Amino acid sequence: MLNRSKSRLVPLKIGACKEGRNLQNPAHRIILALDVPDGKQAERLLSVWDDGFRPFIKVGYQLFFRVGPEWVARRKEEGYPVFLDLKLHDIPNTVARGIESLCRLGVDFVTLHASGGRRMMEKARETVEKEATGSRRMKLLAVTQLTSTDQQMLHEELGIGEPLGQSVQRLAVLAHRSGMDGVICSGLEVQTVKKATSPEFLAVTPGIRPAGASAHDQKRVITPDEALKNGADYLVIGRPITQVPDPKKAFQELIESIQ
Ligand SMILES: O=C(O)c1cc(=O)[nH]c(=O)n1[C@@H]1O[C@H](COP(=O)(O)O)[C@@H](O)[C@H]1O
Repeated sequence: MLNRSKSRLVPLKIGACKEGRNLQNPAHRIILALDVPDGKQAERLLSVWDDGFRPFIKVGYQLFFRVGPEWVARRKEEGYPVFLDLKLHDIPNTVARGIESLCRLGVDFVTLHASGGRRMMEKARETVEKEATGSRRMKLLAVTQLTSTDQQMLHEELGIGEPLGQSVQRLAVLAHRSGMDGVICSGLEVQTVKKATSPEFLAVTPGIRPAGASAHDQKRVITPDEALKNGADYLVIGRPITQVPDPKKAFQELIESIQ
């Protein structure tokens, strides 16, 4: 846990949990979205943890398209758990071949859209099984409905008539049956998702905002504390940490809010 006397994060010994992290430590439940323009800025951001702590990092389009796979592989070598957020969505064979290439990077989590359908997800799962080395296997997370989507957008723009919560639940069940390790959903939907699938089915939740913080383009937001109370396994947090003058302090305050 936190060593408050020194007021800094002390890395815990890695526990034996499935994701290779000790989830009793709240710092290990936060996934830091590295939504920054280039590798230098990402490395500068990571360098604020000069005490050996390695946050779980998420690399998305912006950074990945700039730095490429080698940068990601290097972070893995340095000991960072990595979530590669490429939100794959294509025909089953194309996604499976993409997954095959990604398996070589050794990242921990990869995203794909549940709306790509059952066969696409099954082929992705078959591929990670085939490419797994030893007991390590990349985990697949299916995006249900983006946290920037609200009820009105779901109906009017996406043409989906069902209530948003029901749509998230239906896609989570499909993802579970198709062999996914978990879903991306908002912290508001975790209880429904776990009830409809399994308590072990991972719920990874973006749209996290400390009380009073700007929601930006997020629609389904929740505080870190509430998301964890609802059973979220991981909290994905970007701007509330990366876009403030002191990211380390913001991270620390976040941890304290969920102790
Ligand atoms: O797959 C994701 O990570 C994701 C899914 C989703 O539904 N909503 C969502 O915000 N995300 C990602 O989570 C991060 C949230 O960032 P902030 O809104 O800055 O905290 C971004 O990197 C998004 O790409």
